Amino acid sequence: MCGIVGVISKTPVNQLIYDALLLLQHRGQDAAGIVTAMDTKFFMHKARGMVRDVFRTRNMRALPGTVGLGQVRYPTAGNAYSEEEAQPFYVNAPFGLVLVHNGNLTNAHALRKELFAIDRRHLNTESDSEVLLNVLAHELELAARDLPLTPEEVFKAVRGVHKRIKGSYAVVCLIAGYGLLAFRDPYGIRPLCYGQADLPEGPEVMVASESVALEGTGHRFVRDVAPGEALFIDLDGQVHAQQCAERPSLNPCVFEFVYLARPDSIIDGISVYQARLNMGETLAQRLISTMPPSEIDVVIPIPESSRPSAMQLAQKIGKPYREGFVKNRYVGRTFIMPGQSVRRKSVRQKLNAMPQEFKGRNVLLVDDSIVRGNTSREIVQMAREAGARRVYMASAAPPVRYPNVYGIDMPTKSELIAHGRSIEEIREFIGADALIYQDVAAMKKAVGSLNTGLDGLEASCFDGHYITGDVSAEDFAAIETQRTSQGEEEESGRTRLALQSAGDA
Ligand SMILES: O=P(O)(O)OC[C@H]1O[C@H](OP(=O)(O)OP(=O)(O)O)[C@H](O)[C@@H]1O
Ligand SMILES: NC(=O)CC[C@H](N)C(=O)O
Ligand SMILES: [Mg+2]
Repeated sequence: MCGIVGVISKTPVNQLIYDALLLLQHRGQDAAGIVTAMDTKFFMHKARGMVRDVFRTRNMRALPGTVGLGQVRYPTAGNAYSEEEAQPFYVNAPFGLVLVHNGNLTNAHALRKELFAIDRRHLNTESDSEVLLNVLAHELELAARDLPLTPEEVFKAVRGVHKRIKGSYAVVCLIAGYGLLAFRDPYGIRPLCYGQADLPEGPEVMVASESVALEGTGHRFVRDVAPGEALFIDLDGQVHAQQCAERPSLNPCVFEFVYLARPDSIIDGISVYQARLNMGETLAQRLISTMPPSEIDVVIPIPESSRPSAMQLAQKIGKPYREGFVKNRYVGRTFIMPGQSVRRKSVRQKLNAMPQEFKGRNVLLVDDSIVRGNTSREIVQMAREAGARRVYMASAAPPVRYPNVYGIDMPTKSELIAHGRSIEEIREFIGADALIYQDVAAMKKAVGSLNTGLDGLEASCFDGHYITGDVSAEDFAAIETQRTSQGEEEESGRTRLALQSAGDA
């Protein structure tokens, strides 16, 4: 999941975008980038790494201007090792455009050929976001007739984009000399919202993936961008909005609520924290129907994302909630790290067990989700090493059985521990004495009941139903092949880096 932000102000925006990206860091830890604009000139800095590492003072000084955007990347297409695939992406015509994208296109492979052969556009990376930018540039070229460019023409271009691209996308794009365009896919899979601050110099408008980025930078949350809707914010900070999709419907990605988003964000009217509490509540009901709670001495969360669910579950079954694992706060999120071997090693670097919470006890470990099973397998073993008598494991999300093609990095079935395995086989794999999963309907109810205005929830990795309804076998194969070969490159890239640093030492 990437984090994106865009802002139009009357005062310099470099620090503001940096601060917003720090608030969105949990959504992407592989690369970061900012573009600012002064008149029609763009200034860009992007590189691999976390926000704090990518931007030094000298880079920040070189980002002048009162308009800009930024991104933190967690790759789901293309190559995590390529600096060029860090975002924003730039094209010089029409007008000069820079774009940031959160999501994943399912027809990028077909569009790539079409763009070259028919639209005469050249792409230089494997990123689907570069495809998206070029489709937008092409549509804008067609829509813009006489100058100056009008919001109506911008919306026409977005209508064209919706028709051509498939998949999930939340996008912010800077149009040199005109303003900031933001839009969201017609199914509302990926989140996007906007807010405002009233500065003495005039209004400041910020668009961001999560409300926490608005709040944390002093903006009043105005509303979510509707599915299919586009906002065009002109250089005076005036917001123009139009629905650009033919049949929009709101189906936010359920994995945002399970794991991706920060608990203090509100997405599409749903508090992520409350959704996690609710999932803890329904998981407790499931547990009670599976085993007597009297067999459990203590409930222990697997930090960090599972805490609200574990807390609520413990309260519901009347057992103590204890922090048995300490998290090294300097290790990033392991699920969103590219490469299996890095993920595996990181679990032990990240979490350490405190024996006094485990010794001689029957412990129930709670995680928000079990994806590849790396975390739970290591953790169960660590709980045993710390002296636990029996180790039970519960997941606040149902088994992840199907690949995700909408921007969560689990594109291949084979990497998912629950794919083609029974619960009993998974239990055996992770080495737990019992394994309890949330069920799909309960999860959907726990989240969906918090906003009755939803049309549904995008939950394909749990139920195999792909909301856009147009993902062909060829699309699955293209996404899978690309990510598999990239995975291998990532592994060898990591090895290269490890060898280099060993050599440097
Ligand atoms: O089954 P796996 O493939 O191991 O993935 C699942 C784990 O990954 C995530 O944690 P992560 O460390 O990314 O972040 P967190 O600190 O927010 O929980 C998630 O919360 C699970 O703990
Ligand atoms: N997680 C995301 O939103 C990724 C955006 C884009 N697909 C990329 O790989 O860079
Ligand atoms: Mg976790």
